[in-house]
Amino acid sequence: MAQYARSPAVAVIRLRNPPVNTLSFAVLQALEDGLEKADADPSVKAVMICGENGKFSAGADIRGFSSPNRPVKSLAALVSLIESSKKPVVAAIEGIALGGGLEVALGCHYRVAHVKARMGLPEVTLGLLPGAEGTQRLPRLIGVPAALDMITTGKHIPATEALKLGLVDEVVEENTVEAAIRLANKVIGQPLGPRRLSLKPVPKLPDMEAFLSQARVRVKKQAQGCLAPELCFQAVRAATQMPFADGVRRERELFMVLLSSGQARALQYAFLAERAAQKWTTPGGASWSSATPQPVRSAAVIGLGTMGRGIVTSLVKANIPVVALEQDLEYLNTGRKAVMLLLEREAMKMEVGAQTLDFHNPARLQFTVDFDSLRDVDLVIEAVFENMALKKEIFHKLSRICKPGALLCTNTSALNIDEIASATSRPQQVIGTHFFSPAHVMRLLEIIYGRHTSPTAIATAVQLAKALKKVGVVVGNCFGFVGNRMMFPYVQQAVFLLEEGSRPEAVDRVLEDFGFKIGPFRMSDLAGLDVGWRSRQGQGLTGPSVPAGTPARQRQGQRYSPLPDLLCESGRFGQKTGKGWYQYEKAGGRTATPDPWLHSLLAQYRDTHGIEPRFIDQEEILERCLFSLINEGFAILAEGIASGPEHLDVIYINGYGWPKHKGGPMFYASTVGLPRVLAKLHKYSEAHPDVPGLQPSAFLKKLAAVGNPPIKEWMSYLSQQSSRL
Ligand SMILES: CCCCCCCCCCCCC[C@H](O)CC(=O)SCCNC(=O)CCNC(=O)[C@H](O)C(C)(C)COP(=O)(O)OP(=O)(O)OC[C@H]1O[C@@H](n2cnc3c(N)ncnc32)[C@H](O)[C@@H]1OP(=O)(O)O
Repeated sequence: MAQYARSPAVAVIRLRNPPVNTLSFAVLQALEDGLEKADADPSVKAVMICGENGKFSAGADIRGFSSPNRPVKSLAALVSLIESSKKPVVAAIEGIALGGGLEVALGCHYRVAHVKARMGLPEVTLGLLPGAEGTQRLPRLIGVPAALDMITTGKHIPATEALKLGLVDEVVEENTVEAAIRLANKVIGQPLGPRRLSLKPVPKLPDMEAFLSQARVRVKKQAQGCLAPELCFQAVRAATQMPFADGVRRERELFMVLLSSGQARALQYAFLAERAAQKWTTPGGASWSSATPQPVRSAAVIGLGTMGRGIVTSLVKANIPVVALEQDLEYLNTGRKAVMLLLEREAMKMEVGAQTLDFHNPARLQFTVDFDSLRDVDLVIEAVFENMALKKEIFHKLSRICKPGALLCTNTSALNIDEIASATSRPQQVIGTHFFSPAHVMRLLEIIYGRHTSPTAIATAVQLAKALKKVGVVVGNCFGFVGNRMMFPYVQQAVFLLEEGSRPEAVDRVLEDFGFKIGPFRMSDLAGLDVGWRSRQGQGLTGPSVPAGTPARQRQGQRYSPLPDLLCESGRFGQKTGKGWYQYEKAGGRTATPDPWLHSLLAQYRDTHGIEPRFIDQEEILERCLFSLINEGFAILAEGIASGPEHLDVIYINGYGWPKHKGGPMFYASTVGLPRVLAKLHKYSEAHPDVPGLQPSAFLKKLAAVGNPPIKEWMSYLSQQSSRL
């Protein structure tokens, strides 16, 4: 757990807890033992602490926070013990020093970092604050503005920046451990008082009060409903107002408030869910543990519309050479200009000193209208618009042109992967890659395997997601896959609520107050109402193919709302036309204002259909929208479309603006309590028997029947007794 060695006057303590040297109780104990041994040995003149396998430490074990015997208390005491050592202690920081790991380093008297190391106090992203005296030591070392920035954002900073801030004493390009031992030998005998951060005053600012009050406003604004940033702020402010020991007491009080908050549990769940979602399996038995990805050394993107442009940008940023293809020169030139603009903006955002984007080199980014240029690429991403016939035509061509091993990906949000694959002679290499707009910004990549998709193809797509710095979530093939399939009943409820008496701004407000980045109507306006309209036309739900005599508000015996179709028929496609569920300052405008035209349309519509409008309270809006979405999630799990609730939650947090501090929809359901979710769905489905989305799924009923089992046990109920579902 921590290895002790000598070099010769320097005791070397190596933290050892793979894969990232988290500070388990055993590691802390071994570290303490090592320090005592070094202290007791008169031939030891200094101590060096480093981490095994090129990583200093990722801090406290996140899984430990929810365990009843969490060993949280001793870390702060240990940091104090390091600092009070009479022999100089030097930290050798390789790889990462995060959270409690950095707090250990702050207890050391000197810090040497490798040039590629990253440091940070990311506790805020887990709903916590640095609880081992980090909020009191860091401002004393690097000043309040920089410390507040690091602690309230949780950002990781590179070693070079850490050096500029004074967080580390030395940055080395070669062997960090040797450099730290050299430094330890050099400082033997020098006074340690000035190196003990707890004894240093917090550096003064000309007007600390004014700085803090402005910073507080900024922190609150960025927090978006999260408690931790505000409490992080309070802890750092305490450092400016109190002696060290009192500040530490305040830090501890605030830490305990956060530790017991639901937000911390949700954020820690979200962290672990993202890792769990990388461990994909399919009902056919393919799995992350046995599938090997193919290397992707070059890629092609077909279609330079909004999605294609973002995908090209993502690939270039990941340093993968790209061939970008359009159907004709006019589209190609428009697409090229747009891509270049995106890349120039991305290049400007990149850190000084970081690798530059090489997009002016035709060997890295080539624009073409010639399909033959795709002959040698390892992977193709088709990103033309959602039209099955067109996609099949392209895949047929790809199947003839591309080299035998090439992976053929389709960027689609709902179309059947098997049908697209059927146009090729190699369906095992066809896979869905559902990017989210803007594709170079959004983290989510839904990866959809078809009936014939090989495990290698899945593993390659997952690997690609990693290379693009995205979260790839592997899901099965069904209409809308996971994200959009869960979104349909949510949006449907939102529209039904309008029919019954609500307004877009009222529904959006409730869901935005819940924590969504934008509510369903502002989201539809942003995405474009015509997208769903075309899809409904394709499904025969609206337009000329609807049989004469079909009731306006019914399709196949189920409730249907023609309201979105009516808006589209009036040319209201959302932001792009300046009008949708809201009005905008101009076509392409972004400021949504409630629209009296829409309000009178709703009034007329209710009159026409004999609907008596009623007041709908916030609880009903929230429950009908969220519980119908969650209900669909249970159906998806029962069908084996996703391998666990974490996968659904990761999709919602990273692709649909679900508030991370509420852990994702399935986690949220577990906190509300499944029996309660079920009871509410029963209530609403009785009131609306013609809405299948409100009828509780069999899997939800089963889980509620056994009480409210922990989310990590849900899937075991499915495999044990799925035949009875
Ligand atoms: C009871 C009353 C007591 C009263 C007294 C109160 C006093 C309070 C004292 C509290 C002390 C608090 C101490 C401290 O301030 C708190 C912390 O340190 S919180 C932890 C902070 N650290 C982090 O947030 C780091 C999180 N990790 C990462 O960012 C990344 O994992 C990484 C380290 C950058 C590595 O990234 P990758 O290379 O991409 O690899 P993965 O992310 O896939 O991770 C690999 C593997 O490691 C697992 N893991 C990573 N970090 C942790 C962690 N901190 N704890 C547990 N596990 C971790 C990760 O889950 C992966 O494993 P897998 O899930 O695949 O099995």
